Amino acid sequence: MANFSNQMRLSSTLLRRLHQRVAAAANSSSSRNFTTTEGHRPTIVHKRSLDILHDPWFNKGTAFSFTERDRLHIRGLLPPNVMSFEQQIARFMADLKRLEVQARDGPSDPYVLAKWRILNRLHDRNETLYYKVLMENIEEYAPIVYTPTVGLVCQKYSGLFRRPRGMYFSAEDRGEMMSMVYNWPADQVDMIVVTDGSRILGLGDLGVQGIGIAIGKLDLYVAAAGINPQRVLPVMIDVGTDNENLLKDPLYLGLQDHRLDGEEYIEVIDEFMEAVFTRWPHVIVQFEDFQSKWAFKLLQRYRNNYRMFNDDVQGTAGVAIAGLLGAVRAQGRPMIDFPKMKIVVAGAGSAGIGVLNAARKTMARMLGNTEIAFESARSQFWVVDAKGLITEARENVDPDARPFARKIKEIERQGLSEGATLAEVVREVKPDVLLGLSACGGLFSKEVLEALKHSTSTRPAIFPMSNPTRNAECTPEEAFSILGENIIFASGSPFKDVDLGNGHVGHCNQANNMFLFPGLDSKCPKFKIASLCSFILSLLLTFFPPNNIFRTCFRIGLGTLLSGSRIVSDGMLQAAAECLAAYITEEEVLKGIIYPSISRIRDITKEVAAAVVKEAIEEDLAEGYREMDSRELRKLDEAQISEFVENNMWNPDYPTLVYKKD
Ligand SMILES: NC(=O)c1ccc[n+]([C@@H]2O[C@H](COP(=O)([O-])OP(=O)(O)OC[C@H]3O[C@@H](n4cnc5c(N)ncnc54)[C@H](O)[C@@H]3O)[C@@H](O)[C@H]2O)c1
Ligand SMILES: O=C(O)C[C@H](O)C(=O)O
Ligand SMILES: [Mg+2]
Repeated sequence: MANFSNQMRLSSTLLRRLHQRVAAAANSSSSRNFTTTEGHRPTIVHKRSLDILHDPWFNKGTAFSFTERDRLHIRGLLPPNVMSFEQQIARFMADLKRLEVQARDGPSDPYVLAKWRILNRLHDRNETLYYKVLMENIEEYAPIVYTPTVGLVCQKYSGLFRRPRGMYFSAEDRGEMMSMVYNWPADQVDMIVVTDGSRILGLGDLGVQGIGIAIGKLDLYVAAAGINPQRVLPVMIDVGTDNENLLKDPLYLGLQDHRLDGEEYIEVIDEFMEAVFTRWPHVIVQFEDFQSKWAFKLLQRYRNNYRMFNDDVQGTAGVAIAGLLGAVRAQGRPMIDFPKMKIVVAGAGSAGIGVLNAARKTMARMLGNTEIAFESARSQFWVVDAKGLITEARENVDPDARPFARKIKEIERQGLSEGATLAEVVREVKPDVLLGLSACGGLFSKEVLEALKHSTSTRPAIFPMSNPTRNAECTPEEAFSILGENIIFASGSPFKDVDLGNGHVGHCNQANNMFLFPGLDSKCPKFKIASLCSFILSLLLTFFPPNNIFRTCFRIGLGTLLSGSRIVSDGMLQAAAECLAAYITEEEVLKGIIYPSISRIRDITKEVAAAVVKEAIEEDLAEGYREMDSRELRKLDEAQISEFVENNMWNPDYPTLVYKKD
């Protein structure tokens, strides 16, 4: 049955292609007088792969046919939909016109997109200069190459696409991936960010256009964690799209079929994983923006066999917990009060459930890590999704959300019922924290924020974590104006601090997994990220304030990579924590600053990575990295380790080039 539907799907694609070819042939016949002989004579080229795509004389971009793609070793280096010349021109013109239209619509959109285009052109021309610019202006340009602008870029990617970046594996490449993966020109890849485009930020299914998010995340790996840009690979797995607009758009660059599902879908992802780990056995694969339905399943499927993690489930959880602990501290309460926090979460998708699970575990550990503690921690959460408050009375409750469904008796006592609205829940529960991962812009309405005024907390925390900006559950202006200055505010996308008009400033923290994911890469095949997160938290809670936990998570990856440690040991984590213990001051926390600024990212990374390498050597875990084998590593003193780390963090400097014949 699967094969049959597969054949049907393939044949519909083939038919479409055939139509395109017939149309193209018809077009060319009108100009036959000019092209007959020239059109059939092949042009001999002496290059293949990216060289051909980067050569303006020979490049045809998305118009390379499949046979040519195979012949020239560029299969997988372009989006899968073969475009005709006419379609290419139409796509280019539509993009040009769209820019003009936007310029009339208002100043903000064309401004950020224009900045993105300029940066992107630099990225294509000169990577060294690009990363130098990005790193030196990280606060200004992270919001352009990453959230929120990257969302807009993904939405408009078919128009913005110029020079290909990364690899595309499509449903039509089944059976070919193992060989296609060798079309990538780099022999070494340390980090892959892969998406299937099914839930890009809060923007839904953007199909093949989701490649933009993988590119943006890897830009941060390079800029923040010093990963070599020649060793990163953004990947898009195109299994179709369920976005009706894209399915109808003649200029869409991806497969115009509905998404594969079930076994067929898993087979494609399995084949991809096998292919990349065969070519690059030490690579780390970050899953990004997969719809919740698959995010959890794939995580379970691969986490014990491959070096992989899911950023939206695991990275987000770590970042949120760090922020929540910061909020406890900012309320002037002892850390041990965290398990007493009443937390309302709006959104029960991959991100919301990831946060809930991690927060519950953290509370349980603080309460003694017993089953009773785990059970009692459950009652600190109220989860509201698109259908309202989730209770045990709900039919077909999502299995991942089930542990957080409120017991009917409990909620009746609280004057609530199944499906109660967010405003009702906030009004009755009077939570300490209101956290949004709903992708529903404006969800924290005036009514909801008014209800939060009755919070039993002296300083309620509001975390509208959905991205991009327009999906934020509320703006800082709305929160500070309704609730006053005595709140903690942390959003997923960046907002400017708010002038409160009384000489005070309402601080806007950015609670985004960008602070965590570069640190989660590890060289250990059996390494489990979720347990790492909970472990870090439980370990550090005992010794250090929450902001240091947050910083620790962020910087462990580079040290792990450079030590070549097969595991991330407790000692390595503790070493990182000790190194970080001196950051964010009490004074800052009391001002409502619970996440650090990203401007000093690289300096902090250097120090912590050195501490992690040192600990790995002491524990005899370090197997070395590149030419520095374990024996050599062991000979290094502290200063030499710091130097080793510094020397191995990629820096945007021009090397001297010399020519040598092959
Ligand atoms: N800040 C970060 O670091 C970070 C990390 C990951 C995800 N996110 C953001 O979180 C959002 C959700 O991501 P996801 O993967 O969980 O998405 P998802 O689509 O899997 O889940 C969305 C959830 O929100 C619920 N929802 C929808 N409308 C609602 C409403 N009106 N009231 C209450 N709940 C509602 C849905 O029922 C669902 O449970 C996205 O905007 C994403 O960008 C942010
Ligand atoms: O990409 C981001 O900005 C954070 C997160 O991964 C998301 O999906 O929203
Ligand atoms: Mg994401």
